[in-house]
Amino acid sequence: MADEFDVIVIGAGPAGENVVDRAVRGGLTAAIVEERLAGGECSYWACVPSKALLRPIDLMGEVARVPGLSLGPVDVAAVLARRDEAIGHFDDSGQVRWIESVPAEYVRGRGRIDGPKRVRVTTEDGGERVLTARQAVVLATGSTPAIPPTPGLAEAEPWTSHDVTVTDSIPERLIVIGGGVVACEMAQAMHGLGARQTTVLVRGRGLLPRMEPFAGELLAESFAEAGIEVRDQVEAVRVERPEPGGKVTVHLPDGPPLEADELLVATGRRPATRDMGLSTVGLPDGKYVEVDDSMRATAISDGWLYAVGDVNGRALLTHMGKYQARICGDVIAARARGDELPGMRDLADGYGAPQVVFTDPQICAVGRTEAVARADGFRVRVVDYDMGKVTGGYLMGDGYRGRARAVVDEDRKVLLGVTFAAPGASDLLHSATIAVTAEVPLDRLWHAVPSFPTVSEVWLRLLEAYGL
Ligand SMILES: Cc1cc2nc3c(=O)[nH]c(=O)nc-3n(C[C@H](O)[C@H](O)[C@H](O)COP(=O)(O)OP(=O)(O)OC[C@H]3O[C@@H](n4cnc5c(N)ncnc54)[C@H](O)[C@@H]3O)c2cc1C
Ligand SMILES: NC(=O)c1ccc[n+]([C@@H]2O[C@H](COP(=O)([O-])OP(=O)(O)OC[C@H]3O[C@@H](n4cnc5c(N)ncnc54)[C@H](O)[C@@H]3O)[C@@H](O)[C@H]2O)c1
Repeated sequence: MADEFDVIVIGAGPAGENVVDRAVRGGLTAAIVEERLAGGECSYWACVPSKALLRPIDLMGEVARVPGLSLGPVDVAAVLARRDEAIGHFDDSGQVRWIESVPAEYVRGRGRIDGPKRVRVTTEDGGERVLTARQAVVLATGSTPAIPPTPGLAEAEPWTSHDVTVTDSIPERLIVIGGGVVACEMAQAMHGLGARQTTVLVRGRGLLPRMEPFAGELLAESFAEAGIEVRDQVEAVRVERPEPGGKVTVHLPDGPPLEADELLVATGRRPATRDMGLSTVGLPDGKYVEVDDSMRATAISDGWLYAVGDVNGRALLTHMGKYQARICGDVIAARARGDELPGMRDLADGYGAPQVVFTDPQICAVGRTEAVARADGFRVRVVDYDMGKVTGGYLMGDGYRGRARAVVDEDRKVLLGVTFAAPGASDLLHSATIAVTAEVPLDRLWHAVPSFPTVSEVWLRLLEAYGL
């Protein structure tokens, strides 16, 4: 059976769903192909379950800082049950209903590109369906965890983000390989929920290497206080696990091997572009799909292929994938009408995407770090402020500490980047995102008066420290 739609999207994660929404709003017809669950990795194995596991950790930190409050033991079963509820017990019928209400056709099965503007779908029952696009095909297939080629590692069948986020039990002893976002969030979640011994093996120098260095340092202090061990500049050389699911041994370059009940590998992602039929249109397998600022694949000459979300490698974040998707859906609809607007371009990725790492302290950053700004050739001045000295911070509880950094472009007197590393700082981030993205001049920002006594007075302190 052949079916024709204006737009065919492969992958119903947050990015794919938003393309469909915008394209249909723009007057087009659309189909979306999904091999697992509508809602994608984010809803079931990534953002949502991880944040459900981290919320109690966040609260435990808050309560511990306020004299007069105390916490009883955590009811881990209740936390896991709420996590299960948050991921809808792997039932995507609500999301499917939403897609159908757009309205768009939901096609359950594995999609592959089969030449220009054609998608071949292997359906759940083993059947085949060929879909043809009048306007565009959009790849929104996301990414999958990368497993390094360490001898014995793959054979040990370690946990990845896909396992740890939906686990039904907390390992007594956990080793985490990686020092990035998943490693930090999940080490803290598992430890806070009862792992007795948690060891994080970091290949480079410090946690969260893409953030300002003080962010990783503050987080490492918090880990040390909680009893999470971070081992810097060490790489696993060999892994052994004689029994599937049994004890696992990680050999290091020096010293005795480490033993644990579970091993989590959190060493980054690979684009989900393998076995996708990309070679039928001249694109390499297994690589990120390079796109221009309208999300159109640069290597496809007549411009019918787009890629949004993790699969284009621009910013592996749900909110950025959704933003790209809104641009992509609007652009496809506008091009179909012949009235493309210049505003339909991805500017935000160029500024540096906002991101919150939901640890305690929360690490919240937007724009360029000092190092990136300098490497990009800006004339930079950096201003730091101790967030524990802000009255609003002090009132959050004893031992509240954190640090804020503003990276200023000295030629234009605008912010290139801002980082807050402090408990509960996530909701401060959007003010920074607005300041960075709108390139608000500092002497204008001075008139945005933060309320007393909130932590947001850190803005005032940063501007004063700058000299205003
Ligand atoms: C543990 C963890 C926590 C995270 N937490 C956050 C967070 O707090 N905030 C944040 O912004 N980001 C977070 N992220 C990142 C976020 O999950 C991703 O950026 C986001 O899911 C990307 O969305 P997407 O739509 O591009 O891809 P996905 O969400 O990966 O969706 C892609 C979909 O495509 C489907 N698919 C793939 N190939 C095919 C095919 N051939 N045919 C049909 N369907 C196919 C997949 O089944 C999947 O449903 C986290 C990631 C991890 C791993
Ligand atoms: N709160 C959030 O926004 C959030 C949460 C989780 C994940 N994510 C997104 O998901 C993506 C994936 O997260 P991630 O933590 O897997 O990737 P990451 O890129 O953040 O970190 C991977 C880390 O693994 C290290 N590494 C790579 N190869 C290694 C090896 N062979 N041995 C030891 N260490 C190695 C890298 O140096 C890096 O520090 C990120 O891009 C992130 O933006 C976002």
